[in-house]
Amino acid sequence: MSTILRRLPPSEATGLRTGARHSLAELYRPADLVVLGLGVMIGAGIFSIAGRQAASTAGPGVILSFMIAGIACLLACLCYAELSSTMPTSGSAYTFTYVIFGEVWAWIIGWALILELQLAAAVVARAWGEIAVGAIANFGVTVPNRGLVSDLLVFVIVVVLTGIVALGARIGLRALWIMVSAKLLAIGAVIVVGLAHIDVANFGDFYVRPVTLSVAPQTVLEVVFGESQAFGWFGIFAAASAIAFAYIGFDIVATSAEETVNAPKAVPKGMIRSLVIATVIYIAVAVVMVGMVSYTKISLEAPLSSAFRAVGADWMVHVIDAGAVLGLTTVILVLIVGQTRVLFSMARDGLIPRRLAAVSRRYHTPTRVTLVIGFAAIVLAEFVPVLTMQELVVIGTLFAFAFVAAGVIVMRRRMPYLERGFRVPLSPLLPGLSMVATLWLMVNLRVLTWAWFALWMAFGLLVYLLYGRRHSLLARPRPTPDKPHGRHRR
Ligand SMILES: NC(=[NH2+])NCCC[C@H](N)C(=O)O
Repeated sequence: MSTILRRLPPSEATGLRTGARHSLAELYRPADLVVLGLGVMIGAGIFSIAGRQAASTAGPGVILSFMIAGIACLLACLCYAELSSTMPTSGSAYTFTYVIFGEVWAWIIGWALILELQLAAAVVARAWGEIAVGAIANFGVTVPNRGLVSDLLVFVIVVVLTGIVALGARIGLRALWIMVSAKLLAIGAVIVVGLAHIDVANFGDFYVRPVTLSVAPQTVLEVVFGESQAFGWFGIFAAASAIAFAYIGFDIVATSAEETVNAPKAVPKGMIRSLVIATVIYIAVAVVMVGMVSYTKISLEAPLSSAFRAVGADWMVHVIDAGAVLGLTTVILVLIVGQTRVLFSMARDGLIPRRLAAVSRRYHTPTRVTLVIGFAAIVLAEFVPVLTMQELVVIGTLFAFAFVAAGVIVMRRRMPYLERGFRVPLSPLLPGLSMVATLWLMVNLRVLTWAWFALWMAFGLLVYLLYGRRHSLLARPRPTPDKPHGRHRR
């Protein structure tokens, strides 16, 4: 028992340069982190979730759902901000948990993060392929064999992005700035043109009376109550869970802490700013979405485009396509970066093969692990129906949120003396609320999602017991003082 609960000494993870383990080049400044955050947050979610949730679950009240999800994510973001200001390492929630709760919990969180990031990269790559083909078709070009073309596009985009990540953060960063600016321009156009076409009558029945659905209960909460409901206050709150997919991504900013100049101050700033900006943008898009067409007439296929068509602004379809293609490109890019950083940290600690932590001398990036991730993303996106697995991404993320919030509370008690570049106000109240909000979002996920997640976790535990527990660096005898400490650069 004591071995699996051994904790990483705080000295290995805290301080400006994360102790002796620091091995990646520092390059990000606060503005870069905002771009990184917006790059990964604003993606598939913004173009489809508002419309779908309005039509199926919340009505025009979806605007409130976006606010609720935004608040829940902001609470989680504050907790991430505090811990990453104390432990600015690329492992993010995984490393926090290692220091605070011990190895087996860290492994569990790491395993959840792997699910989140690797699967999300595949999900978004797949969605990118479909949207790219649709964008071509929207120009009136008939695409023969759409499935094959989209398969091919998915392959190309993942190969290109993996290459960019492997070659070094600097190239990626410049490309990211350009693409994020372009996507923000497209979204700006959606908001401005959309506002001009709003018909206030569409907000008319802002509160839609609850209806009981005749389908079998699916979410944990529905199963507990024995029936499924939509609309009404319950619908507004329940839609927040689906909307969480659009918000997640700010957590990935924390994985860049080790490469950030003055991370204890810069990471909290970058993370919180990007989330606040995304929240404002999302709410604006939601207002436009339900303001242009009645929620009863929203097309589930392409909600935003069809709304613009309905008001006669057909040309906006191309703007949306361009925004979506660029938008999803940056999401995949940052997801791959985040995933490399988490795996790199786990490899550095010995919980997965240490060879994966090798940093290329030439490019200063963990090249080997990057290639592994790119390959896995291609296999998943091409051969697994990942588009149906979006909720698994969300559950993996929320699971980590819960641990991070709990971690803030425990860390304040156990290690009050550690230097914190940022403190969650009103602790333990706000971290406590963050846990409650996260739990709410989680019980609105499907039982099936929970079952798959449990399976994934059981498999992960087995891997840990067979490999990580014995290969962990903490399992080795402490180095004798006269020998050089073996944890520096590799
Ligand atoms: N942390 C994550 N797993 N992010 C997935 C990114 C999803 C992104 N928010 C989108 O709307 O497309």
